[in-house]
Amino acid sequence: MIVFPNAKINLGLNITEKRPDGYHNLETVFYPVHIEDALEVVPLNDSDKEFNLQVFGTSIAGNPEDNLVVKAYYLLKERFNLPAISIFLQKNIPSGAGMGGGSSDGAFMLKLLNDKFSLNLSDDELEVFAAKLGADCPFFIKNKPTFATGTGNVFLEINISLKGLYILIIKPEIFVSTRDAFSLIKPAFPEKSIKEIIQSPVEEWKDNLINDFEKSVFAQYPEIGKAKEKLYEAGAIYASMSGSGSSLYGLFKAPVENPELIFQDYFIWQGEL
Ligand SMILES: C[C@](O)(CO)[C@H](O)COP(=O)(O)OP(=O)(O)OC[C@H]1O[C@@H](n2ccc(N)nc2=O)[C@H](O)[C@@H]1O
Ligand SMILES: Nc1ncnc2c1ncn2[C@@H]1O[C@H](COP(=O)(O)OP(=O)(O)OP(=O)(O)O)[C@@H](O)[C@H]1O
Repeated sequence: MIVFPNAKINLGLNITEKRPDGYHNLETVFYPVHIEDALEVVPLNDSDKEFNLQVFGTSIAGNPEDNLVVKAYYLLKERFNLPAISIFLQKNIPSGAGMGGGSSDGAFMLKLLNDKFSLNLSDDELEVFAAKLGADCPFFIKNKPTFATGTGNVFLEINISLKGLYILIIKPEIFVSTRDAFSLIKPAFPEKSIKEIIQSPVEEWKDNLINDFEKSVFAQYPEIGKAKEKLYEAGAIYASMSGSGSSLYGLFKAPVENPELIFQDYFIWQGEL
């Protein structure tokens, strides 16, 4: 069985409170974008191992046991009698980019195992398992545009569509640690909730729909702030960093010509929403 975990961008991101458990409460809109990994699971026979993992494409730091697809397998194995499996993962989503690549893989693995072995877990039950994998994972279970609060695991479906717009996603060769990015933020509730701002036309989002990480991340890595300005110079209606970075995206009425000439040596992906 094969599935295609997609990435996400954040439309606005306000860090509202520091929690006793060290995590932060936030408000954001998660929006799926179809840069996709590929994930396949087949039975592992003739082996004394419980799992085998083969990763293709972008390499992932850490041991196989640290990979979120393996953590998802063991999470379900604690409750269900799962057979040994062979996992094939093709990585196309840039890692450590603020695009939820690893988080998506983990969530899609939960859904794949649920279907493949008929575990009959509901989406709500899968979201509880996903929250144990990481803050960005629960969103990928239903995988629809949604307003999120809490640590990113409390959802309110919203009616928003960016259909017809083009998105240009760029990522410089800069790794931003999510943990460090959070530690530099002074949490505060926004004057106006993203939930309201997002209902206004995209043309009104610039300077209103804010990602709270940008101030400290741009101060630490000025190149990322400059890349955002270049997105506007290229004609973006709205541009922002996604998550804790370092990826950025711009929304356009038409595809950008030759973005590789503007953003040399960057990861670049462009598509219609
Ligand atoms: C910034 C976002 O990408 C917005 O979508 C997410 O909140 C980050 O989600 P994520 O990368 O899945 O984060 P995790 O891997 O769960 O956590 C990494 C680290 O980020 C910090 N963290 C994460 C999420 C959150 N709501 N509060 C936090 O303080 C914690 O120090 C945590 O140890
Ligand atoms: N399947 C995987 N794909 C990518 N990274 C993985 C995976 N499994 C574990 N990781 C680890 O998780 C870290 C963060 O992964 P992920 O891609 O979710 O973060 P991100 O791109 O910063 O997105 P966000 O910050 O929005 O969650 C990576 O640096 C990597 O070490």
